[in-house]
Amino acid sequence: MAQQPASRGRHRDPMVEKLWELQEKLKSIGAADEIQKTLDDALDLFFKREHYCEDHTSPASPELQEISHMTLTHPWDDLHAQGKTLWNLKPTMMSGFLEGKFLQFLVSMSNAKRVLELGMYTGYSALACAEALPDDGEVITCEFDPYLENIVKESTSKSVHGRKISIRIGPALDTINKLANENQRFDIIFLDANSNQYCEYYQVIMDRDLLAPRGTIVVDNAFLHGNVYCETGHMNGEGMKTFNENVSRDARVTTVLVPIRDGVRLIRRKEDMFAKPPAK
Ligand SMILES: C[S@@+](CC[C@H](N)C(=O)[O-])C[C@H]1O[C@@H](n2cnc3c(N)ncnc32)[C@H](O)[C@@H]1O
Repeated sequence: MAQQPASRGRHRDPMVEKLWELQEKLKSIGAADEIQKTLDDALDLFFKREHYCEDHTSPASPELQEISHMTLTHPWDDLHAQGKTLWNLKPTMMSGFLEGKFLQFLVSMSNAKRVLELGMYTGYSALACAEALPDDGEVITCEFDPYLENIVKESTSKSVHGRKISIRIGPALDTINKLANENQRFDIIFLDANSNQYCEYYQVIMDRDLLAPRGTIVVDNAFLHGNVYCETGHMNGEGMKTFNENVSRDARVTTVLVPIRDGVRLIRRKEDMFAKPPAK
């Protein structure tokens, strides 16, 4: 039977969930073995492709691997039941290996010096970006849940790149408005927090010039587990859908949505992307 990879937190892909549903139904009606096996093979193919990508991607640093392990084994449910976390944080929230490496490529290829992250969680993406920044680079990462501050400080301090990370606890909207008041600019802005406020974040980023010239906005979970194209009516799905549509309509920018993990969208100002036609 097709298994999801045990080693990492996995996002929910609606197609896989449908196929699992079908697998149960076929079992319960006692469908022919041949049919059940074909479905098992189809599911295996999905995970094999992901494993193939992972097997052909350079390994993450030991410090990132440690964060990943800690995230997958942390007693999140108990902590929430004891009132120590504001909400029930889940390992599936972590961007993880493939996306972390993709972020590192973006940071490195764009010669970024300053990264702003909205949504820190256990710090995987913050440290992934920090590793790809030059020595004088900086990652400012915003997080709402104060519980996460100490565990991220502890795990990122084990890396020589940890000193590039500074954590801002509080609602991301307040933090980015403060950063805009201070005229701060960022080469990469990674949106990975609560998607119901992405439209507000985007407005501040674009209208208050938080994005440096030639900067890129990177949006995680652009599929929101399929809710943006499955018409589920899921509240966060609606937020992401509205955000996606707003960006597509925004004449100032050019954008691409890449089907990595739960969908990663890249957004840049048009003038930063396309050469001006030569004067006649
Ligand atoms: C998907 S996780 C971030 C994952 C992280 N970037 C990574 O790659 O591992 C989203 C995080 O955003 C935080 N968050 C949710 N709403 C927020 C808000 N309004 N302001 C700041 N952080 C928020 C959550 O507590 C959670 O830790």
